[in-house]
Amino acid sequence: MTTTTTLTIRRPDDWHTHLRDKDVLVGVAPYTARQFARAIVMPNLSPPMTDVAGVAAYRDRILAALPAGSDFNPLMTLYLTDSTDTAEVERGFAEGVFIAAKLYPAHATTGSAHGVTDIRNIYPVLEVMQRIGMPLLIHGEVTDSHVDIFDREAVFIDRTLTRLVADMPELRIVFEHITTEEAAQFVQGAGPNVAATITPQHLHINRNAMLVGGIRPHAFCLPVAKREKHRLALRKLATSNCERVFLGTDTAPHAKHLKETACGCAGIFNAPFALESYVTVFDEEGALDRFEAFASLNGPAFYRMPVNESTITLEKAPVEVPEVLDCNGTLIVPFHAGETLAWRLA
Ligand SMILES: NC(=O)N[C@@H](CC(=O)O)C(=O)O
Ligand SMILES: [Zn+2]
Ligand SMILES: [Zn+2]
Repeated sequence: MTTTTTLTIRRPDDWHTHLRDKDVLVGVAPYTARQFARAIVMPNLSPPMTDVAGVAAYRDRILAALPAGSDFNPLMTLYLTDSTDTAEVERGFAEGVFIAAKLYPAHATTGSAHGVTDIRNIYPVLEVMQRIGMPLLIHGEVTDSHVDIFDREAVFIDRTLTRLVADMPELRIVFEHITTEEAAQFVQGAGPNVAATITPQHLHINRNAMLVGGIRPHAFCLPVAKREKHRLALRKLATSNCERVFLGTDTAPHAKHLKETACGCAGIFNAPFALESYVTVFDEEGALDRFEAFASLNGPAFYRMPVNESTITLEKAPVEVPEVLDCNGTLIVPFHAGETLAWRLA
């Protein structure tokens, strides 16, 4: 008789998700809702979600896009710009419409054209957020054209983040989708108000995945995957039991034809097999006992929310990832396309 290795944990949440809008939203939201109880939904739509009414209406569109009977809870965020109004931030947070605000340095990534041009422009907003305990979520890369794209996260730590944390020690910050050893060290050494999310792709791939044997647009996301030593540092941090580090997939769907082109979009669609992908890493690292904290406990603790009561079970059995998925009419290539993962959602 053979026995299957299984892992039962509290139902996880995804603390960094792009659900998009309209037809694509209907195509991709069920993948996230199938795996996660809640997700922090990013506001980088076109146009971006910059006010209370817009965010509330977007939340309704997400709920309408879910399969019948789904109890998935989208946690909404506000997109910060140079002209964000402090009163709007305070009102939306007090009303529970959004639970965090997102800082995109202008032109750092997909959908960031309306982002912040200089962090000092939003210091009044950040002071309000610090006072009311509202988390600031950061895409942490500088956009200076003189800085090499592989250094943009590390330079952001030196030029912006270190100063911000010193200026606003009580501000609750999530350093999103970290990709470097420098970021891992920064988070590990930070106080209780600084947390980080880590994506599955940055635990699985280094920059060779993008460039060896031909250019591979489906391995391209921002911040871009770095060299191997950074991937190893992230795997160490994710499995280290640091309670300020948690799951955030950064699932970022783009149509296949918009990635397979001369100027392809940044973003990896990892929602369909996200838990399978993460748990494989924890298994490889001999850290299955630490997976529940990363996936289901640390995020709620940082966001000051209850943990989920229900559970999910993962089992060590192969699952094949399709080459492409038809997401309500849009073809999208998932992370791990064509591979067989060693774990599946039971
Ligand atoms: N991660 C990405 O490469 N892309 C994200 C934006 C982001 O999270 O930076 C997207 O919205 O497509
Ligand atoms: Zn980002
Ligand atoms: Zn993102």
